[in-house]
This record gives sequence, structure tokens and C-alpha cells, in this order.
Amino acid sequence: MFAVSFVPRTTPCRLTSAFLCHLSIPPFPPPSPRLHHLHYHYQQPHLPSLSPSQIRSFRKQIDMTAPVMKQKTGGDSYEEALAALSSLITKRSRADKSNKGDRFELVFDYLKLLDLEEDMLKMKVIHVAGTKGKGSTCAFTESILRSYGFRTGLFTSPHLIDVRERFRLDGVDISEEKFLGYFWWCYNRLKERTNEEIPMPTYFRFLALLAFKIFAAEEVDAAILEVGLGGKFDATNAVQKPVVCGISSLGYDHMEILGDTLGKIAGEKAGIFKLGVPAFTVPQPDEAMRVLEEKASELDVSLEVVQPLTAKQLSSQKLGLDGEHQYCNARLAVSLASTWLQQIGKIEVPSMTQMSILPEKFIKGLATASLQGRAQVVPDQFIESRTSGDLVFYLDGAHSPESMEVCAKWFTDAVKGDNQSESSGHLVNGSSGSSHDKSPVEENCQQMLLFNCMSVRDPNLLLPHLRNTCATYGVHFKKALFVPNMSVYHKVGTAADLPENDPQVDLSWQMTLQKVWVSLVHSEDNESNGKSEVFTSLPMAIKWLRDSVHESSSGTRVQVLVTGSLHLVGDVLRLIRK
Ligand SMILES: Nc1ncnc2c1ncn2[C@@H]1O[C@H](COP(=O)(O)OP(=O)(O)OP(=O)(O)O)[C@@H](O)[C@H]1O
Ligand SMILES: [Mg+2]
Ligand SMILES: [Mg+2]
Repeated sequence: MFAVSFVPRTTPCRLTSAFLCHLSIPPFPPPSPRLHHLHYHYQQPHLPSLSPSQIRSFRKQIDMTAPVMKQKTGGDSYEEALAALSSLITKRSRADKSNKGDRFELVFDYLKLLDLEEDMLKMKVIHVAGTKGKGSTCAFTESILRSYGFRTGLFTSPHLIDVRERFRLDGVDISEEKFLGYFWWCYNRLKERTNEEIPMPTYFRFLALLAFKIFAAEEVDAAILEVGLGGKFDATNAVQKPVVCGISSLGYDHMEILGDTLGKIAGEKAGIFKLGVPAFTVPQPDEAMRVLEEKASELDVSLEVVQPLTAKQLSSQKLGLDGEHQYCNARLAVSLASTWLQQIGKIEVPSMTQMSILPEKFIKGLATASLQGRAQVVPDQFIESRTSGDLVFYLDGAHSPESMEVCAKWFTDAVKGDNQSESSGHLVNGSSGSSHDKSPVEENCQQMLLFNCMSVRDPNLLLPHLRNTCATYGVHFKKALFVPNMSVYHKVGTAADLPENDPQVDLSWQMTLQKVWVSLVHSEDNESNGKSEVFTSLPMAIKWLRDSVHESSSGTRVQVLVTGSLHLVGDVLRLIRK
């Protein structure tokens, strides 16, 4: 009735001598046809006579494998899991939150309830905080370690389209089947074991716990964890002894929670530093750097500041993520990966000062790293037109003043590069060099802006940075389109659930954005610069863009910069890709 077989893993880079345990447990009682193979009653197996330590090991292996089966009380479908996950979203507005940690210590209770304490101590973690570039840095780091053959787990946030994007195993989003198994294992256990004193974890905490469970059960060699918000009180900070920490670029964001000065923000992020654990960061404004150094010295952390990579160090290979700012993130990733490889992988990596070109596997990792919605160019796949390049979306989830600027630089570079290669017969792919040419773009190309941001952000900071940087490099938007996000309705839902149009939708925020835009361009008294429109829904805005391409007779190419919100970027991707 119960078969257990142990197969040794033979991957050369395995760090543990763990065994794969294959379980085959027939359903009991026999399943109803509808529930066929979905619901299992889990029974303790009858174990052959073994030593106590073998039994312990068996039990652990069995327990680890149990999640791949759906649990008794779990739902059958992905949608049910998403609904359960949505129930953890707290109704409180982010702006109300003060950063008192929201009973951060609960995270340790949850680890206990999920029997994850021991696994957490063993996990070989790389932990990254920062205002901008966390996700990119993590993606680069993961890709480098994978190119060395290690088994990796990557936890990033937010997701654009599907919550599974947040959990990558060996560089690939976790499969639906595995996700569901682990999801219900954690969810049901917590439901059973939480009470008034220890309530169910909130949304992000649950996702972080789920990542811990997934990475422990999947026995990854390296777990690369991106902080969700801040550092000190973030759920990922349950990690007690990471291998190495990184602080990416710091700037102003989430000030309502983290504080209104760069020093305060830096203090929160430095909350991930751990006694004696090395850390790396990129050049930061003085005020922020002082605080990072202070916190590092309090904890005996060696903090090294690294400069952006150069094209030469990459042997002129392009980074997998586009934009000048990525050289900074990539360099941070190189240090994080090198430290991990030396300490855990026992691989000698020459110091950066000793080499003018990075080792081949580093370059490969950096060149193949990917993260959706960051400096991504996607031609509209639904438009019926003469050439496929007529409506092209340039998507970047920038949402802080500094990132607005890097996003604007990337966009101006990309449209010029694309227009040049288009006129010389190459494909549109956004892969321009960084010419920073200030000449205006070609006349038959029109640039449009599709924008939204969360109401906790200050459009008086975001929009001027965006518009002025674009103008400096010769790009003037013909029209700015403001839309509400669709995923506001469904934070974790799937495309199928998205409402097409809601007549009740409150557009007051979009009107505010439009006002800021109009006042910005008004001063120039240039009519073609000043056009803007608020749309009641994103599909309406996209329809308008498609129509305007169709109506233009002269093969006009419309290039749309989508930015201000990663949710907006995700929503657009759902609508323009087949
Ligand atoms: N080093 C950087 N400096 C400034 N802006 C950056 C930098 N790296 C990335 N960005 C901007 O931030 C956006 C998000 O990048 P990324 O996902 O790497 O950052 P993040 O810190 O994970 O962001 P989030 O707060 O959304 O989780 C990018 O699309 C880009 O516009
Ligand atoms: Mg952020
Ligand atoms: Mg992120």
C-alpha cells in the first residue's frame, strides 16, 4: 500500500547528501469521481524496522514530500488558492501604517507552526534590500549561481501577472501543481494552528513563509530573497544568518512607512544586516551611506561599496536586463554571487581588482538574467496592420522619482535605437546602445505615455522627472493617457477575472495626474505637447491607441511608454500578448 524509494541525487553541485523520496499513497477512502486524485488523507506510513535516526530522516522526507499532494481541506483549483490568498490581504490602507513592525515577532511563531525553524537555519540565503533594483539584483545573482550549476530558489516581488512569478526554482516560475501543493500545506497548517493570539499571517508574510517552505522542501542550494518592503520588519528578515546581504540603490519611496529622510529609509533597509555577515552596496547619497556605515559597524559587518560594471568587464556582452542603471545592479549581483560561491560553493573567484573581464559563467549569468516589466519592449500582438511594429509598448515599472529618470533615459535611448534599426531594416527589439543622443526622434514616430501610479506616491515628483528627462533627450509625448489599474480589483487574480469596464470606477486620482501633467506642459505653450486624456479603463485606452494607429495613413509608428506602476505594466502585458 505504501511504497518508499530513496534515490540519491547525483547533481554534481548538490551541497547536501539528501535523498529524493518518492511516495505513492493511494487515496483513502476511495475518492469520489470529482475529487479523483485531488484529495488525499495523509496517514503515517508503517515503517520498516530502522534506527531512530533513520526513522527521523524518513519522517522528515515524507513530511517534505507531502505538500506535492493536495491536502484534505485544500481547494481543487488554482482560483481557490488565489481566493484563499486574497483573504489574507488586509483592508488597511498602506498610508495608515506606521512602521512599528506590526508584531514582526509573529513571523517566528509562524515558522514554528510550519516546522520550518531548522530548515531556515540551514538555508544558504542571499538577502537583498533597497529602494530600487532589488528584483533586478536578485535576478542577476540567481542567474550567475545557476550558470555555475547550483540549484536556486528566487523569491521576488511584486508579481506582474501570476503570483507564481514570485517563486522561481532553477530560474523557472514554480509549476502550478507544486505551487498548489505547497500552498495548501502551509495554508491549512496555519489555519489549523493559528488562534486569536497568533492570527493568520497577512498576505506578504504568507508569501514569504511559502517561499521558505518551497525552498526548504525543494532543497535549493541557494535561496535569493528580495525584501518586500523596508528591511528590519520585513517577513524575509526572519532569516537569521544569511550568507551575504546586499543593499541596492536607495531613494525616496514608501516614506509613509519608512520615514521621510534618506537616513531613516537607509536605517530600515540596514535592518537586514546581521552580526558578522558581509554586505555590499552601490554608491549612495551621503546621508544614506552614513547610516549604512553606522549600522554596519555596530554589527561588525564588512560593508563594501561597489561601482557599476563596465562594458569591458562584460566583454561587451549585453546584460539580460536593459538600461544603464542595470550596470549598477549587475555589479552588486557579481559581489553577492562571488561571496556565496566562495563561502558555500567553495569556488575560487578572483577579486574584481584582479580581473579586467569577468569569468565566463558570470557573463553568461548576467547576459541571460530576466525579469518581466523592467525595460521590456513588446510590440502589440493583436493589432491588425501592415507591419507588426506599428504599435510598440515600452514597459517599465518605475515608480519612484529616481527610477522615473532612469526609465526616461532608457526609453529615449530605446526608441531612437529602434527607429534607427527600423530605418536600416533591423527588427524592433529595444536593444539600442546608450547613445544619449539629444537629437529629436524621427518624424513618423509618435511617442505616447500611458501612466498610472498609486495614490501614496507624489505625481508632482514623478511626472516632472519623467517628462523633463525625456525632453532633455529629445522625446516629447504627443499625448499622455491616464488610466486606473485593472488589478486593483484583483490583486492576485488571473486575466480571466479582469473586469473590462466599470462605469462606477473612481477616476479622481487619474484626473489629479492629468492636472499635474497639464500644468507641466502648459508652461511651454506647445499645443502638441499638452494633449492628455483620462480613460475609464485600460482596455479603452489600448483600443484608442490601436484605433489611432489604424487611422494614421502614413505608416506612423506609435511608441507607448507604460510606467508608474508595475501593476499597470502587468495589466498591459496581459492585454497585448497572445
Ligand atoms: N539601480 C537603479 N536605480 C534607479 N532605478 C532603478 C534601478 N534599478 C531599477 N530601477 C528602476 O526600478 C524599477 C524596478 O526595478 P526592480 O524590480 O529591479 O526594483 P525593485 O527594487 O525590486 O522594485 P519594487 O519596489 O517594485 O520591488 C525598474 O523598472 C527601473 O525603472
Ligand atoms: Mg518598492
Ligand atoms: Mg521588486
